[in-house]
This record gives sequence, structure tokens and C-alpha cells, in this order.
Amino acid sequence: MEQRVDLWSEVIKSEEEEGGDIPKIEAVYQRRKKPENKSSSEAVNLGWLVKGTRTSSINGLKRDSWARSLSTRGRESIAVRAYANHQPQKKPARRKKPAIPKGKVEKAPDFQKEKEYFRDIDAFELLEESPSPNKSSTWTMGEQVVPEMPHLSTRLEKWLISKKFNHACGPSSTLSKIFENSATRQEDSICDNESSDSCALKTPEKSSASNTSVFRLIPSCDDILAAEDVPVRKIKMEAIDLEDELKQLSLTSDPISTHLDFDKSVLDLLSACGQMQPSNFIEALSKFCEPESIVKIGEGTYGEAFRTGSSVCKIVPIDGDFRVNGEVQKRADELHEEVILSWTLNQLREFETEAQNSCPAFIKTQDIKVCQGPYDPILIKAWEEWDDIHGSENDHPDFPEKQCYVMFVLEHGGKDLESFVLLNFDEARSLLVQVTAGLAVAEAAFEFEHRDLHWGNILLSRNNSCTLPFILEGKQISIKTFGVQISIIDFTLSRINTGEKILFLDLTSDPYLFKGPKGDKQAETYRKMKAVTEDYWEGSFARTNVLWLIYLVDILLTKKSFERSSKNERELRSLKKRMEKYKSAKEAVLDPFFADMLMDQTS
Ligand SMILES: Nc1ncnc2c1ncn2[C@@H]1O[C@H](COP(=O)(O)OP(=O)(O)OP(=O)(O)O)[C@@H](O)[C@H]1O
Repeated sequence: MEQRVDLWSEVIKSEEEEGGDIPKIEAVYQRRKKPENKSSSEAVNLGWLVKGTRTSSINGLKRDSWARSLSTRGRESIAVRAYANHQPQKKPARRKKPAIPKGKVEKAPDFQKEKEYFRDIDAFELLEESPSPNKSSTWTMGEQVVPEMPHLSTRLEKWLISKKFNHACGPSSTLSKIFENSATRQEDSICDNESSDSCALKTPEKSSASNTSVFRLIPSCDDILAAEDVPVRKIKMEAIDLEDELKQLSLTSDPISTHLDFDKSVLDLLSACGQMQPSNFIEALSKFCEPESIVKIGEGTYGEAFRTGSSVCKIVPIDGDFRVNGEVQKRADELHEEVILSWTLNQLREFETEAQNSCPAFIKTQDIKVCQGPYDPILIKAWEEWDDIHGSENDHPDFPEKQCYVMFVLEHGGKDLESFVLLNFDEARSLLVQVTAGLAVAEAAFEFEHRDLHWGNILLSRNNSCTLPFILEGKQISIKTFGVQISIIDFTLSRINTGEKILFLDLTSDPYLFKGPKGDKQAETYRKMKAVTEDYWEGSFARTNVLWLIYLVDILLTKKSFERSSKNERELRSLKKRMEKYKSAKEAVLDPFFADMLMDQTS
């Protein structure tokens, strides 16, 4: 073992001399034209519920709802380019070599040392100690399936193991270069062999992953996209968490699974989360707080929400073949889309100088991880304590060894509108203006429609802020908060155009959603959405956002009590009336009701 560590010291020393770094992942993708043609899409079978309107399931478990029993639904996506144009796609151009920055001389890489090292280290039979793949398989990245590169993952694992013994060492850029080099040899053939569709289907997350040094196994096709004359947006992703990977590659314990155990959809999901394999639950959670301090704070049909320090971890079991809370578990590919959606919305929080659309209205996603294993006893304890006080509607979390989950690490957004106590009319109108402006910004940026903005999906918290910055189509605005800040959560039903894909949930085959009680504001809103979209859920209908704004005004008038005058109530009622004619949140935000809460910063 000593000898191996020494060998690695040599490799790393040579890297240090070269001054290598793991580059930060920065994916680039582009916005394209709005789709023109209708496209039929297949509904995928999955049961679901809406918070506050819970369903009695086939299993007859704890949840109930207005009439919603298990029904079919599935998240859908359409590649924007393919959607807009059904013509056969042109072959993508070959990936060009990036220009060498001025003032820098490109050195021809010399991997002789590393090659010798790998020859040596192979002789050490390290395979027996490391969880390396031992059969041929495929390695996937994004939509593409890349034949496994000989010895590559073995080497990566060896490298990670070596890192484990050399904590002080920096990242191996040389090793990364070997991977990139190997990948480059495959790039041309991949880009040649794949239709341009596969590039068009590349998601922001996938492209970000393809930009990491460790994951750079296939071409990102960024060059091809960048060549087109359309605005470019960027998604920043965290680099692959090497510490996590090291923990997974323990020499003393058997890892739960290697990537060979997973199908493509899970590998895509892992890739979007910057992982090579699922994390251990408690290790992932302990990054955010002392595990003993974890407290459950809420639950949905699919997710259990725990407070972990200043963050909230929403844990969603996936891909299991048994029901949870009476529902079929979500599939990895569905969650993959929610991951993309979350990261896409996160971009709105970037207030760069050239930003055209920004706002803090959507909950900040801090991290997303795939985990595996049964619920940790600490989580079970937190779950049971919450159950004792609130009486959970969910099943006790008993999961098998192989169970996978997606863990969304979110900013703590406060309490939902249902339970938040609004003090006065100013707080109520600040809530309205923030939601309206937030939706307007997301509409402008991504044709976003939330489609499920009931009072459980708007969180509120109090802080000392007076105003919040928004940018709508290049215009900088300050919005009065009266000390209350909102965060919109739960994008399960949302529709978004990421610029490469349209992500939406096809509600056509979910008849029960539209069968809620007559007169119930939430149920009526789903029915109004159906009328507006005519069941063409992939289409862009910003009016659905206005329907939820009208619902929100109704809720404030009928379900929330706060200090208000009859003049205030009249103002709310006339706002509601005027909203009937708006086609989008972008139009609604110009309503005179909001005028004195929006301060134009550009004039
Ligand atoms: N970022 C957050 N900050 C504070 N609380 C949160 C946060 N995210 C979720 N919660 C709490 O957890 C609950 C469940 O979250 P969420 O609605 O996202 O789950 P879900 O399973 O998607 O729900 P649904 O049943 O609507 O599909 C919320 O109602 C809220 O109380």
C-alpha cells in the first residue's frame, strides 16, 4: 500500500508542476423559437395527488381527496428543435477545438509517466480491492450511450482510492486530461454517428456534466449550439463531489451499487446530479447539519421534507416496484426532468449585469443528490416525532436496501400560505405582487407556467428587507416587500421551455384532477386550466398563471384573515375582475393595483 501511495505522490507531483485544476462546470445552452406545431405525446402511467386534495388510493391507504384516486400521468418533454421542425436533422458539425487563449502556449500533453504508472498499478491487482466494473457495459451521458472505454472507470476508481490516501493532494488534472484525451478520440465518431437530434436533446445538466473534467466522456455539442444566432443562457452546476465519490469507494465496505447496476434513466439522473453512483443518505445529509439535529418539517404525496441546518431536504423515493403513500413511485426519468426544471429556474436567481430576467421568487435549489439505502434511523426518528405531533398522512418510511431516492436540497422558504399568519393588507399585497412579478419573469425567460400554485405551494418568511430586485425583460425593478418574502415551490405540474426541451406533465389522462368539488377554488382552477389549454398540455398558455393569481386573490379574500379595510377588499375584488382579461402574468403585473409597489430602477 505504501508503494502505491508513493506512486500517486509522483503522479500528483508531476501535475502540480503543470499547475492543473479541475475546471468549474459551466454548461451553455440556447433558447430557440417557440414551437409552432402541435405534437401528440404519450401519457405515461403514474398515480399522483395534489397537496391538500389527497387521493384515496387503490391500496386504500391513508390519503384521501375530493375524488382523485390513482390515475395516470407522466412528465413529458419535447425537444424544442425537433418540436418546432419535423424535418430530418442535419448532422452536427464536428466539435471544434476551443481557441487557445491569447498569451498562452498550448503544451502537447505528455502522459508517458501516467501510462507507466497505470501499467505498474495494474500489476498490483488493485482490482480486488476497488469496486471496479468487471464486465463490459455501457456508460451513458445525457441522451447518448457511449461504449465503455477500456479500463477508464477502473482507473478513475483507482485514482479516487489513491486520493483517499492522499487527502492533501489536489485534484488530478493530468488524470482528467487522460479521460478527456480518451474521450476526444471517441468524440468525432459519436458526433458523426448520432443525429443532430441527440445534440438538440442535450439538457443543460447533461451539458454541464459533459464539461467537467471527470465526466468529459462525450462531446457537449456546445460549439454546434453556440454557432447559432440565438441568445445563450448559462447554467452553473457544482463540480462532481469528489469527497462523496471517495466515501462511496470505501475499501472496507461493499458499495451498495455500482453504475453497472443501473439502467440508463438512473445513470442520466446521476449524471444530472454530478454523481457516478448514489450517495449514502446520512453522509449526504451530514454535509448540511449534524444528523442528530434533523427535524421533519413537512410532507407531500411524494416527498418528505426535513430541515437540515439552514436548508430543507426533500426526499422523494424513486423507481421502486411498490407503492409509497398509496402511489406508484416516481420514475428516475420523471425526476430527471424535475431536476432540469429546478436548475433552470435557479438561473433566475442570477443577477448578472446582462441578465434579462431575474427574480428571487422561486425557491433556490442548493443541491440535488441521488441516494440509496433504507431510511437512516435518524430520519425515521425525525419522521416519527413529526407523526406524533401532526399525524402523518404518509406511510411509515420502511424501505429496502436497494431503494433509490432523489434528495432536493432547497433553501428554507418559510411557512406555506395556508399556515402563515398575514398581519395586514400590505403583507397581502406584497405577496400578490411578488408572485405576479415572479411568474411574469419566468414566463418571459422560459414560457414558464406553474399550473399548481395552490396555497400549499407558496412559502412565506419574514425578514428585514424593504425591497427585492427583479429584472423583467431587461427592466430593473424594486418590489416593496413590507418585510415579507415569498418562495414558490413544487414544480411537479409545471411547464417550462428550457430552450432545448419543453418539459410538461400531460394531464390529459388524469381525469380525476378535474373532478374536484364544485365551488372549490382549487378544483375550479384545474378545470379552468383544462378549458384554456383544451388538453394540449405541451402548449404555452400563460393564461394558466393568471388563473392561479385569480385563485390567490380569492384565497386572500375568503380564506385568510388579516387586518384590512372595506376599501382594501374592494381593491382586491376589482383586481380580480381586471385579471379576468389578462392573458399572462406579464400583463397582470402592469395592473394599477401593483403600481405603487413596483419601483422602476432604470429610469
Ligand atoms: N424549501 C422549503 N422550505 C420550507 N418548507 C418546505 C420546502 N419545501 C417543501 N417544504 C414543506 O414540505 C411540504 C411538501 O413539499 P412539496 O409540496 O414540495 O412536496 P410534494 O410531495 O411535491 O407535494 P405534493 O403532494 O403537492 O406533490 C410543503 O408543503 C412544505 O410544507
